[in-house]
Amino acid sequence: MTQEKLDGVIVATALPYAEDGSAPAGLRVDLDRYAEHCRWLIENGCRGIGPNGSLGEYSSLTSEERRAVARTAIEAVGDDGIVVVGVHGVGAHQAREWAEKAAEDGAHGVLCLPPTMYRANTAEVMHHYEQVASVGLPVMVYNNPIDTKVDLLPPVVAELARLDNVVAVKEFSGDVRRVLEIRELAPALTVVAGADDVALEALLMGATGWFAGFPNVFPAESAHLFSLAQQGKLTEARALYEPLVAAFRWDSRTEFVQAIKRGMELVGRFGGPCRPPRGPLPEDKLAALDADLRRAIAHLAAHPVAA
Ligand SMILES: N[C@@H](CC=O)C(=O)O
Repeated sequence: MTQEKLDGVIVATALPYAEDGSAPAGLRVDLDRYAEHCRWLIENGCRGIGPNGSLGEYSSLTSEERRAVARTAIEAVGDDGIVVVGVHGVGAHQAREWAEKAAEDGAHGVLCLPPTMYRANTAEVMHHYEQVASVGLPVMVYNNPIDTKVDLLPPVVAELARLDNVVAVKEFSGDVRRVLEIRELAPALTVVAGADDVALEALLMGATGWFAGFPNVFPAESAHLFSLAQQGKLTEARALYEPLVAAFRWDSRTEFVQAIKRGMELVGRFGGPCRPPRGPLPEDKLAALDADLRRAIAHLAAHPVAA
């Protein structure tokens, strides 16, 4: 397979469930609906699909379910885009095994968090990524200090970039000054905006990808925003982006999975419930979320992007 660049709009996909008493927590992963969602995202201008991220509730899945989700995305996308599979694991051994499965299944790349259970030091982080990169697929490092407690600062990212097969970083710290710093320290690395609420800022500072949650809700608009930013059309990009940011901020909050599924429902897609430990949002949170989502939806209805 030709090696594809891990850039453009890549959607950290949400996962649909169907009620099923025999499945864990009474919720069966609905692979047919998931395949349809992956295809809809690609048809609406997104370049790639990211199954088994935290938005995809990978930690609530059985191993069989997790592999089936990755395979479903790969099959659904076919030759029309790229699939970057989440291979997060508590340790290097698990992450490497998931990367091996992703390679067997035909993924274009893998997204990998540092060790997830404790504050690993730099040598341990290096070992973790050496193991994953040794599988041979292009690796996107995932800096998500909110989820992992390990903050991969730009000098560490640059050190990781020296490993064979480490080609990109999804930067989710929210500190956009890092985009330029990483580009300075590791010019060959693809920097990807990892959080929706600083996506435009990161793209303007040289990120060439956007890999996050809200493109599940607004794929065509996200693809259009990405294109405006890449063309340097700042006035148009800001006019599209700024009214969406209040909604986009939910992507960086604890309730991001419920928030994005709710957004999908408000635009007429299926969102549905989450597997435990995530439960329904309390009423006050839901009301605040709905207000932000409805403002974003109204803005886009008043300013539709060309198909
Ligand atoms: N943190 C999420 C994506 C958010 O933007 C994930 O990794 O799935």
